[in-house]
Amino acid sequence: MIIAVDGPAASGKGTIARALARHYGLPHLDTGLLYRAVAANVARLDLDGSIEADAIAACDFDDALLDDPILRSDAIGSLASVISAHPLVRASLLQRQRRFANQPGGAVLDGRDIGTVIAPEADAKLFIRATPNIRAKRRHAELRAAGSTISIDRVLADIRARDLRDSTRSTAPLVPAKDSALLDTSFLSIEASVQRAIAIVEARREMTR
Ligand SMILES: Nc1ncnc2c1ncn2[C@@H]1O[C@H](COP(=O)(O)OP(=O)(O)O)[C@@H](O)[C@H]1O
Ligand SMILES: Nc1ccn([C@@H]2O[C@H](COP(=O)(O)OP(=O)(O)O)[C@@H](O)[C@H]2O)c(=O)n1
Repeated sequence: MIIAVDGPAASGKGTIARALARHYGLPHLDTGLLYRAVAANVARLDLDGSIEADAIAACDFDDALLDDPILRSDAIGSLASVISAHPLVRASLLQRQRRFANQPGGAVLDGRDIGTVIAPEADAKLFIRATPNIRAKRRHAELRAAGSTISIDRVLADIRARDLRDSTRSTAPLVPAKDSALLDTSFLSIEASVQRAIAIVEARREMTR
């Protein structure tokens, strides 16, 4: 079974995707980390992420980079949104994600274009939402816990800029797949949102039985 989980920054898609993977015993891929790794490489090599050729030159990275806490920073998240708008950057990461999705037994992937581009054939597609203010509060708490001194206003501004860039780019924009189920986690606890997500997947499985 392939489960696609998409949504904007700090909507809770990673939390839900990891819980679904545990529940169904499936491997999980956080595809945002791939774009964050390219962004971290752009920063390390002192390249300009807004130039496609520069971003392409940063697409080869060692897998060990995926575990580096630097990837979680707000600055790298914003730069990831810039480099991910380049079609050639997306193309260079495409096969790796498709292979992961199509492994025997299935997988759970979360990102922006899983249900639309990476795995349009997914058995269940969820699009996770929450208001920008609530997402900013969650991300701010997460960044502060990791030692950052960033203000909540800055986090909110970055989230809004990222939402706009991610949803208006021409290649693989952040839009719900037509056959996705929308799940708004704004006023749900983590536990409640995971239960809803499992119920959505079960309903989809029932439909195809
Ligand atoms: N329903 C929820 N209620 C409260 N906090 C949540 C909820 N879902 C996720 N979080 C917290 O919000 C932060 C961002 O969640 P995450 O799943 O990483 O979002 P995303 O993958 O969409 O960026 C994390 O610290 C997570 O624990
Ligand atoms: N499948 C994906 C995943 C991430 N991305 C980009 O990478 C950036 C960082 O993604 P992420 O999922 O790690 O970010 P958060 O939602 O966790 O904040 C996003 O803002 C997108 O621009 C993408 O374009 N496609």
